[in-house]
Amino acid sequence: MEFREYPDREMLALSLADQIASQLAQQLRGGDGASLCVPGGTSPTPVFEMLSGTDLDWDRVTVFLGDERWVDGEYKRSNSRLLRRHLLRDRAAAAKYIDLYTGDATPDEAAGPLAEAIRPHLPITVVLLGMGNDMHTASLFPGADHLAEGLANDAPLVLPIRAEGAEEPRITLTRPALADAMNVHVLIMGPEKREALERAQKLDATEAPIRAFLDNATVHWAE
Ligand SMILES: O=C1O[C@H](COP(=O)(O)O)[C@@H](O)[C@H](O)[C@H]1O
Repeated sequence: MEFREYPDREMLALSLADQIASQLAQQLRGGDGASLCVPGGTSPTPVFEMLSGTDLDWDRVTVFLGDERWVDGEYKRSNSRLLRRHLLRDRAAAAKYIDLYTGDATPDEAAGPLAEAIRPHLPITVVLLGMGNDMHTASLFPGADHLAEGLANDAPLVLPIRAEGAEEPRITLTRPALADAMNVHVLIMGPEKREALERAQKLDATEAPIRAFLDNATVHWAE
């Protein structure tokens, strides 16, 4: 794991957006398309806003979330709503977007078709992960019903998942697809999350799911 500390949140957002854009551009120079997998929640908004204005062949980039809450795309807790408002606009409006919320009654019905939609975009060029204070990442929560399956080497690409701390049913990409990305970044801010990350490093992934992603990751932190 590489840990990068920034003087403030704005510097973090500027620098991380620049690193992500460079990694996508490098992949695009190779001739193929690129894929970008991002978190929801509250932390990534400034990075999304910086990225959305970046000069990139966005029409050759496929964007999808690492996880989604099973709620309508207009609902305030929808991760997709956050993405449409802060990332998929300006220049990045040209990106192809795979929406994890299909409108099916439950995420269970959607997991198979979503896996088929995402599979052609593996390995993911850039994965950006967030982390909750409870050390969950994507929707891999401690104590979640399908956590062991989601962390396994032979995990299905996409899993429906439910957990006490999650409020609503979720859908999530699983460890192999996320951790085996070409570039893995973890974005955390504030002292509580830094402490949670330090705690996670001493635990195993069933107690601290973020642990499963750290070996290959660059962690970006600002107060
Ligand atoms: O529920 C979620 O939480 C995590 C962390 O969110 P934050 O608000 O603490 O930044 C997020 O990474 C994940 O995508 C989201 O669904």
